[in-house]
Amino acid sequence: MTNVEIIKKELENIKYPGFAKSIVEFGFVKEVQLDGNNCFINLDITSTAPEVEAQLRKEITALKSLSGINVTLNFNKPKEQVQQSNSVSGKNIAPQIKKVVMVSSGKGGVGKSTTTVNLAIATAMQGKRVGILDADIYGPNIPRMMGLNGKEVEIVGDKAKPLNAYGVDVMSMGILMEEGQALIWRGAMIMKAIQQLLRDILWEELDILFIDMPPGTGDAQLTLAQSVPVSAGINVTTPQHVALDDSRRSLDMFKKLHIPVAGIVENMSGFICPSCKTESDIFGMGTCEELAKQYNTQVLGNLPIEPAIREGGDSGKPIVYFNPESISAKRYMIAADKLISFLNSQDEVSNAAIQPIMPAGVSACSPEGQKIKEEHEKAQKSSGSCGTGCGCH
Ligand SMILES: Nc1ncnc2c1ncn2[C@@H]1O[C@H](COP(=O)(O)OP(=O)(O)OP(=O)(O)O)[C@@H](O)[C@H]1O
Repeated sequence: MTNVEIIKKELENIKYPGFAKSIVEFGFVKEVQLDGNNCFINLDITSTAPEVEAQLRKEITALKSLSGINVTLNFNKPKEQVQQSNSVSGKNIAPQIKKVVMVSSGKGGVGKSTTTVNLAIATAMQGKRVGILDADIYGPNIPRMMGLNGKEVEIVGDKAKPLNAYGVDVMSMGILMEEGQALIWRGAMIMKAIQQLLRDILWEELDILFIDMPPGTGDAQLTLAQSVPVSAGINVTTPQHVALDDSRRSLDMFKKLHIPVAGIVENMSGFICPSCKTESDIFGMGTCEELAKQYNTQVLGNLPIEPAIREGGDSGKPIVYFNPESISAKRYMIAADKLISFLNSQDEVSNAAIQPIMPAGVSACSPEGQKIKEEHEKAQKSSGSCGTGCGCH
């Protein structure tokens, strides 16, 4: 005999497509009612993609506790906003930003945020005007790493000013919400959120805006990647072969979206002993060289496991700024130099021409997203560029 509690318990096992968390953990399950043989479940979801709803329908109706029950599922989705000013035919969403660099990883915990912070500061130290947008909405830790936890945001009119640390402008959901209050974002529309973070934040003129992406390569990442014009992608990975498989997915995502790959950062590549400073191989150093070759790109840097990197992250004192003579700081500086050269080599390519830009809340995989891409590709072909299609299926 089933009951609401049993159904809710089983719903906890259903992951939101593209994420490791369940629909219950995200707070997407709003209501479960059981009346005799009829069950009504009300869900808020953040994607307009029909395949996301279809996947959830399939998994929910297959639950053991719902077998033999008439199930009615109601999905509340973000409203699709067709042809906004930032859509393909419209203007760049943040024209004062010259280059957007997306930092991604195939899986969590490989050091994506650490890389973003140190690379951004290294780039600023080389004279560039730099910002970081922390798009890791469900685990925003850039504020802590930049020493900005608890700092107040200044509001000008109806817009917020980014904070600044170590010469880098920073905005993150972690700054806009109270510390430890991630629950506020339950059910929020993450695709729309990222666009608001670009549009409703008073970004100054920037040479480079780094976007720290949520880990993974699901529909959410795909759609985010198409929400802004991206000049370059950076993949962060650890050197173990299992991590490289996830990395390939991330590099494939860039390829599908026509995002030029600036390079791979091999993080936790070897260990530097804090006392004798010798570097020893732990996870297999240098495996990214082969991967880079396969994807016709370069390794931007091999960053060792260095206790000072973690301490710098935890204390908000990034190693590249506070310990510039360390091996890791020097490698970040070289990586920044390589990135700047890459971006300079792409100078003739305008941001908006790089890949289609999806309107808020429209999934790159949805029929509408596909249509937008087709139109974009047609336009690319007529202007002589490759236009091979994003290939998403
Ligand atoms: N090269 C390194 N040496 C030592 N510690 C490191 C190194 N790189 C990252 N770390 C530490 O590993 C932990 C995870 O790093 P980080 O938060 O940057 O990963 P992430 O990929 O952004 O994670 P998430 O998936 O949660 O966004 C942090 O405590 C960080 O300080």
